[in-house]
Amino acid sequence: MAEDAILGFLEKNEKIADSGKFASNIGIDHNEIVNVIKSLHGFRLVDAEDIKREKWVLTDEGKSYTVAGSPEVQLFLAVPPEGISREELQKKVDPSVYKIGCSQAIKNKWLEMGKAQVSRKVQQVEDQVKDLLLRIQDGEAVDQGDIDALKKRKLIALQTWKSYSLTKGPNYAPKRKKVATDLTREHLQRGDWKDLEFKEYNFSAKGQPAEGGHLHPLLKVRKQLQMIFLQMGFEEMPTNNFVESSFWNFDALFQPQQHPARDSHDTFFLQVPSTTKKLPEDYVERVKRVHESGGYGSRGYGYDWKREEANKNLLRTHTTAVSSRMLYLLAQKPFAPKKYFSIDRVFRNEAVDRTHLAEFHQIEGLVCDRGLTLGDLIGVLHDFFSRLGMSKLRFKPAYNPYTEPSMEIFSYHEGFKKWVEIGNSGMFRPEMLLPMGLPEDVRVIAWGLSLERPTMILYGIDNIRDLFGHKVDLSLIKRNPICRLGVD
Ligand SMILES: N[C@@H](Cc1ccccc1)C(=O)O
Repeated sequence: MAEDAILGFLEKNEKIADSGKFASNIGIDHNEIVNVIKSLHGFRLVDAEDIKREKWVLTDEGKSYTVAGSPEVQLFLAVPPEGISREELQKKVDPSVYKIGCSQAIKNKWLEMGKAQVSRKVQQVEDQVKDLLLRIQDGEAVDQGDIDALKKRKLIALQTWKSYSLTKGPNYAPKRKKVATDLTREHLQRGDWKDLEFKEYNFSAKGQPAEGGHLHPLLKVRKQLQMIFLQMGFEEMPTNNFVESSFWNFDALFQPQQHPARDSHDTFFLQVPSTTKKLPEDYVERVKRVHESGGYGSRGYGYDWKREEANKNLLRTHTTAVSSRMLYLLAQKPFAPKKYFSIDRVFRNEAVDRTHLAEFHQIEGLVCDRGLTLGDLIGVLHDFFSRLGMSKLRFKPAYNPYTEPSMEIFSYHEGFKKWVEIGNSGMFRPEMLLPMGLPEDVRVIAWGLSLERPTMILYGIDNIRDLFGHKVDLSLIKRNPICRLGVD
């Protein structure tokens, strides 16, 4: 529409002198005309020259005086011929009219402002300011002196904008030929490709910026935790098997076979392959014994331990399964103290809600040395969590089949103004460590927490499904381009 108007006008006329005037003549917004001009100019259908235009326009204050009159005239008219007290006058007009009106009316010698009384010095006045403003509004020329005075009173302001003068360009045509950008199957089928004009390639156009990789918040926090563990002298345990036997996940941890966590409602068992092929037989025998009748100072659970139950494959329910394997391996060599950690995925057959998923990540740390105490555990936890920015900790006695004593870990959340549970911890039981073959005075302190919990706190996310799974908004991830790893 705007394009037809411009090309059509140039067909009959040599020139469009000013695109601004042209736009208002044909009733189209000038910005729209400018866009069309840029496109026509790009294809050399028109030649365009910049014109800088300036115009005095009324400020809001100026506009208000075109209706109500200038404050000096308003004030003058509020003074009756017999005069009025200052107090009365002040009541009759707006404070701003009074203030500005007084100073202008005195300057104009219209009013006599006595100590108490205000009186007229002239019979009548003309509202020149209002007349000037109206003339400027209509685009009429006014004296430079008047312009300066109104500008000083901030009643008018200079508006500048760009417009164009247009003439025919080298490729001018009264109508733009539509150029095709792509050769399509339809063009070939219809055969109209023969008459089509194709848009030229623009080899200097910038391409779409390439999307690089991005880090998921969980990966970032995981990296941060890895660094913390490494700085504290911990070694990372290999965690690559999601499938684990019940033996390493439960039995080795002195978790009885009737324990509710071993129910299929809580654990995903594998159908194929449903059982593990190999377990260390001597050790299995010692685990069986400690479950059934105890030993090492324990009475055991006193039930019939079944090998078939231990053989069942499952998706590991906690990374403590990784720890049990590592401690067993450690016990097969002459003893050396160790600090281990792992951060990886675990699975639980749970109803999914805003704080639970069927799969999540666990962070696990353990220290294994002779003569460790609960005090060592509390000390290590303070060190570890303060590096994560959580320095106010509280512990609550808890129960795990594999630790005694056990403690839940709470941290004071400054934002939520309350204590939130952040992890679980304890000292592994002798019933777990001694059948492995670890020396009797070796103690293992350990703790575990989810990776999702601190990540949600750090990123202010309150629904776990916004962090993990198919409903995650990709913009959350695109905030972390991979090249900035280590920077933030
Ligand atoms: N395995 C525990 C965490 C834990 C690890 C180590 C010691 C004590 C507790 C859990 O899944 O919650």
